[in-house]
Amino acid sequence: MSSSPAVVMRLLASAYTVAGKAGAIVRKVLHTGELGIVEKTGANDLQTLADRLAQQSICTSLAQQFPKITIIGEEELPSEEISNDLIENGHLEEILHTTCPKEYRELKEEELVVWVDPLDGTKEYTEGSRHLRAPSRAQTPHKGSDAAQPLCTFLSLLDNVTVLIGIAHGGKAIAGVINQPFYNYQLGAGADLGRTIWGMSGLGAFGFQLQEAPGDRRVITTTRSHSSKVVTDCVEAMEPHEVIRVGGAGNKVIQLVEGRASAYVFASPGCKKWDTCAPEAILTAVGGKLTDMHGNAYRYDANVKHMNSAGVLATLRNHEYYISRVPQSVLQALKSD
Ligand SMILES: Nc1ncnc2c1ncn2[C@@H]1O[C@H](COP(=O)(O)O)[C@@H](O)[C@H]1OP(=O)(O)O
Ligand SMILES: [Mg+2]
Ligand SMILES: [Mg+2]
Ligand SMILES: [Mg+2]
Repeated sequence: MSSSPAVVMRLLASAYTVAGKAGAIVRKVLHTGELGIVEKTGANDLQTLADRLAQQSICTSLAQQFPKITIIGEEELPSEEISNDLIENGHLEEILHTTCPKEYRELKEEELVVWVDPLDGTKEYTEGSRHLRAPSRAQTPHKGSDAAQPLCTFLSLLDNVTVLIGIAHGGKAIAGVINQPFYNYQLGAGADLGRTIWGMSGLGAFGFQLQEAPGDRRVITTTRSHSSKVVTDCVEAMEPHEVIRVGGAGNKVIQLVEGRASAYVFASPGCKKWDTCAPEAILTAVGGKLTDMHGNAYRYDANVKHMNSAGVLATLRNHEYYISRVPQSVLQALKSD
């Protein structure tokens, strides 16, 4: 019996291609050099032209094809006609032809909630771009500690950037797409940049090589630009062998599934549902877990509070160990919803 693909598979197949288009927009804005940076709540909460254009591209493209889904994007933007060249109508055939897990086959468009982070790691995007554009860094060193650092340090900041499209049903993150626009930046000028990772609960995750971090070492990945005493105290309480400080929620979950970190620990409010929906879907599709610092799951219904107030703890394995190490002071500071 042949039947048309399930709605959620059509949505995921489109989200894959739409995320790729958004990644191309993120690269293009960087190359034009005019980032149009706006401070939202402060210097560590920025919005750029790339955030704005990528969100318009993603939300309008998906809404045209799936008019009944609820789409929630990070950026507050005026609703206006957008240029046709931002619209993406394509989809990945491979996803369309993948058999949908039985429990999701009958889902209706109006039951699905899509969480969109058009550019995750905006702070790192702006810093990476600033240093890329600085003329002849070698001859005219910047003031402060930047001067001593090689250019690759700043290029690697761009690798923290991702585009996140998460699909939720019944409050759960069931599928997601992560595009990493500057993946392969090490290959230099002319390289084909970017990759797209996708996953679905019951199917697995694709577009990368799943690897476990070494079992005998605790490598903690945490924030680079939104730290605080509570954040660092909590990391220290895990007795890590190594701490990695990088930007982006999507980027840190990629580190978990590629075996470069054993736990993502962020004992702070600051991450929102659009930061965690797609990463959580991909992580859980390969057997991992993402919770607040108490070990409670977040919900992704259309009407939930956006802020992940009780922090983020994500692992591929041994979640209980990390939960058991969270200090009482952190649990008191970050109450579950
Ligand atoms: N205090 C904060 N204010 C604004 N955004 C935050 C804050 N903390 C975390 N985020 C969002 O969560 C992501 C992961 O946090 P971090 O990079 O600090 O580990 C950030 O890139 C940012 O997403 P975005 O760049 O999409 O605004
Ligand atoms: Mg932001
Ligand atoms: Mg984000
Ligand atoms: Mg963002």
